[in-house]
Amino acid sequence: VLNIITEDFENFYDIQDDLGSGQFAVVKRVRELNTGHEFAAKFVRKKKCVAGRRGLKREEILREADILSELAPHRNIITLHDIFENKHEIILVLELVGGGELFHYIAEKDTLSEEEAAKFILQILEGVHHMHEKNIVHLDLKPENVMLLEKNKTQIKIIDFGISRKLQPNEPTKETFGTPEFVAPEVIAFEPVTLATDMWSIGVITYILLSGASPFLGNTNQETFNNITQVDYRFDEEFFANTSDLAKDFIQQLFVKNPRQRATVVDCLNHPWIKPR
Ligand SMILES: Cc1ccc2c(c1)c1c3c(c(C)cc1n2CCCN)C(=O)NC3=O
Repeated sequence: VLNIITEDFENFYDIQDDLGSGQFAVVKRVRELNTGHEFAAKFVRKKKCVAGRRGLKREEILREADILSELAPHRNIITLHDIFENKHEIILVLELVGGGELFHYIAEKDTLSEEEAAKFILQILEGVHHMHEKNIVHLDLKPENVMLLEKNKTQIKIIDFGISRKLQPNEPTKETFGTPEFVAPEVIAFEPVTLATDMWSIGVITYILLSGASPFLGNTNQETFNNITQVDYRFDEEFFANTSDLAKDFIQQLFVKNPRQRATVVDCLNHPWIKPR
């Protein structure tokens, strides 16, 4: 689908500071030599051999690139600029966002007003709507993967499509796993993931934006998984005393165990708490 450049990455880009790292990838700020533009480069290790535990299979890494290319352009989804490949790694050159994680923005403000939270959730819903229209599911939606485009600006971009999938009708996708705090019950039960799996995560993000607390988080992953499987959460008066019933209803429609009964992204875009007023 895309053309992969096999010449040396450093002939085209200057590598600058680290932006973050994950299990098999490290993200660095880079500057394109002949334009001076800055990007975020995601360096992903390739598995040495089939049996190797470190790194990812080549086609798994390129799946993320294919999905990003299919989704571009959308104002709330990060764009892919270039792909490089060498013996040990594949490098995805991605749009750089300067505003930092929504996660940090909340941390600084502790909680947001319902209007502000609804504006962020509306943008996440618009990006997710674009994905779901193409049968693409993100599977790792969480505040760390929602970035502000610029500091003190409220436009957001969804990043990190590393475990996203294009759902094929007759090919139930099971093996992926997101971040325990944000995964839906079907992921824990290793049942097929669907577009509804992202909707559960949007419920968790909304709950956190409004309260600063995480609805299912336990002291251990096992406790968290039990809370999720039993849909055991509540609107603690300590955090939700001043939260509108509409906001709680929006969240309640997403914390539904049966994925088929869970609100879809279109239901959410039409929910009175969100519908642009
Ligand atoms: C300014 C800044 C700081 C940290 C960044 C990024 C940008 C960033 C970016 C991306 C990814 C996958 C991770 C990123 N990280 C790592 C942490 C993301 N949760 C990305 O795709 N574009 C970014 O700007």
